[in-house]
Amino acid sequence: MQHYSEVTTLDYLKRYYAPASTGNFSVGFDLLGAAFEPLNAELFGDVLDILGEQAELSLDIVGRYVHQLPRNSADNLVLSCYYAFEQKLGRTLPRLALRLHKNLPVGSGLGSSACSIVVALYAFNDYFGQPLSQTELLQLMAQAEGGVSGSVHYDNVAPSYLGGLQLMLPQSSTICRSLPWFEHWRVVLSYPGTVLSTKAARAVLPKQLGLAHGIAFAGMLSRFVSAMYAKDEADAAAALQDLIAEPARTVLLPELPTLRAALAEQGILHLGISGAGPTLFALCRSDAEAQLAADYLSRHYEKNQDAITQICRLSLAGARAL
Ligand SMILES: Nc1ncnc2c1ncn2[C@@H]1O[C@H](COP(=O)(O)OP(=O)(O)OP(=O)(O)O)[C@@H](O)[C@H]1O
Ligand SMILES: N[C@@H](CCO)C(=O)O
Repeated sequence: MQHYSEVTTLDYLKRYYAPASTGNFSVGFDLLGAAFEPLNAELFGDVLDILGEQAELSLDIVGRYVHQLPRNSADNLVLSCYYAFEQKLGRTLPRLALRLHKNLPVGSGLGSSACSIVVALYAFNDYFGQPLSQTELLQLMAQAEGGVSGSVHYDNVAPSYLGGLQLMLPQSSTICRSLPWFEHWRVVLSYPGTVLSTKAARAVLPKQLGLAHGIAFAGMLSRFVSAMYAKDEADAAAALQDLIAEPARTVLLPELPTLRAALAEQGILHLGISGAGPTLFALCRSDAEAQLAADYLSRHYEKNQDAITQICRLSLAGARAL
């Protein structure tokens, strides 16, 4: 079952891609998330190749971050997604030869597990003739993500699958809706190269919120959503305040306050935690500002050879066949 060879030949039947995503987007803990792709057109997200059908299911894994994954490919989310998909359909499916290009670092805050889950389930559904609806597929993606992080949250799987800036709609059959975005906004994603598991970053969260705190959180998220619809950029940026996760997680990301102050001095709109961290995202108003933020974060936040800083735009397309 496990093949970790560096296969590079383009011998696939079908190739699929899902983009990186930033959960929370500071103001919407577990309720807001956005998909991003680099301006330089690099594929900053996982790619899954379907190589063909065969007697047994198999998975090759290649790519920059293959070394951060479990050694045994049987433990890979791509294969657990295949079985979950088969179980959901209630029938046995032909076995596939698969190849995952692991382009996103694991435990990074870039929605790495969500990205593999989304690309895999999107691929299986497409390859087998789209038996599941968009909603069924999204629910299956969220269940798989919940199995990894310890709780079901849609803020990575929804944007990575559907693209854009997605607001989750609790208890609605719609699940999530796309919000407006400022086309000139750029987001710099800076991953320092160190791993922080989502489970560990969720373990430090408060178990309860007081009434005033709950109202402040709901109010700030409402302010952000309303400002986006009103096209009030300054108010939207001012509302990017994380009142739930950041106060508890700053201990895990001690550089954040200093980096934020330095970037604010240079006119950058906002610096926040991407998902559960340690990736940080800088919100910028132009390519020039984004370049400045990227240079600064590369110099002051990257810690080792796994680190990466990317200047991105919103990914409107989300998951797709390439
Ligand atoms: N294809 C895969 N991609 C990512 N993680 C995988 C994959 N297959 C198995 N895993 C395991 O799933 C877990 C993912 O952990 P975690 O949710 O903390 O990472 P993450 O999704 O990268 O985090 P984040 O959402 O903050 O980017 C790890 O234990 C990892 O080994
Ligand atoms: N909303 C999730 C995102 C994880 O990437 C969290 O902050 O724990």
